[in-house]
Amino acid sequence: MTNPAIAASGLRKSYDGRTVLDGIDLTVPEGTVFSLLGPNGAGKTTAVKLLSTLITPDTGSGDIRVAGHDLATEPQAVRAAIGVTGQFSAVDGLITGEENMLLMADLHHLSKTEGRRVTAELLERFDLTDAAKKPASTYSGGMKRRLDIAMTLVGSPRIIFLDEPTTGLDPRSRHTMWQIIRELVTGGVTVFLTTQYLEEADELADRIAVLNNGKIAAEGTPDELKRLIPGGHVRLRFTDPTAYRTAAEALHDATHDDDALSLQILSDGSQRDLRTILDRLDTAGIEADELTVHTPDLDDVFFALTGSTTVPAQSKETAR
Ligand SMILES: Nc1ncnc2c1ncn2[C@@H]1O[C@H](COP(=O)(O)OP(=O)(O)OP(=O)(O)O)[C@@H](O)[C@H]1O
Repeated sequence: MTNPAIAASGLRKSYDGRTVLDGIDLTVPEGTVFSLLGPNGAGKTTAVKLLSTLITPDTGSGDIRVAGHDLATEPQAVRAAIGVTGQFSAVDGLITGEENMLLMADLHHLSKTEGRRVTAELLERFDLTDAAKKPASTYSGGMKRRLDIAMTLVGSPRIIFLDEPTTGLDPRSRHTMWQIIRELVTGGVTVFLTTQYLEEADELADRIAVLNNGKIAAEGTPDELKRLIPGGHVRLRFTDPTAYRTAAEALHDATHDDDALSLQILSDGSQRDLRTILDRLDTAGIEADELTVHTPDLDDVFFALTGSTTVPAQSKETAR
């Protein structure tokens, strides 16, 4: 087995005596996406800063290796292997996108010719060629994020830390960013992604760790995490109160919501299960105005594990 891209044991950090990370273990295999999920203030950025050598862990932390290098004794080697795109953009708005890129090429000691080649290639790849000669301050939020990642890639990092890369982006820009992240991984890069969007972790991550109260509350593949909580349900909605009452009598095992005229029935969402529910409605001679199937998703896992109500992700109810 190859060495993991990131292997940290007992990662600890406190600020002013307040523990933010209470000895967490992280292992990220090469060429995968690992997502650290957590509510506001859980310590996601702190973890990124520690692993990218921007701050130092507390004494008592265990071994931390990034790209095979010991963080404590070889920080320069770690820095040479990683790229970090933080919540606060490294883009300088006063100069053009191209100039921002060339500046990065200089910082990485690329020759003039090589710097121009890499800049042109990355601007093209991130769909920024047309805007290359415009000041970055005129770019949209999505363009700035793309430029930020393009700048990170100038040094050809093997591991990239993306700290909430899509916060504040519109759905189209978010999907573009997801595509970029997938392409990076296809190219062999390891991505350490923090996000508050469960849907994002579900889409992209091979493994997810949920951070809560300084500890990893759960870790696994998206499917493993979803299996941690009980199954879903079917919701039937009615507009006619008489139809609702008849349905409630026919489906006596359902949970009733008299105000919303809706019934909720435990279900695994399978075709067979749905057919049984529909047959029971048919027998009673009623038709629901709306039927939705709710399968457990990472929102449910997150709420169950963290008790948080601050996550802005959408509930995944699929109308059928
Ligand atoms: N330099 C600092 N000094 C003191 N406290 C800090 C410092 N940096 C972070 N903290 C505190 O540590 C906690 C974790 O912060 P961190 O930014 O790592 O959380 P986060 O999970 O990234 O949150 P968010 O989703 O809001 O970005 C917060 O309570 C924060 O106020």
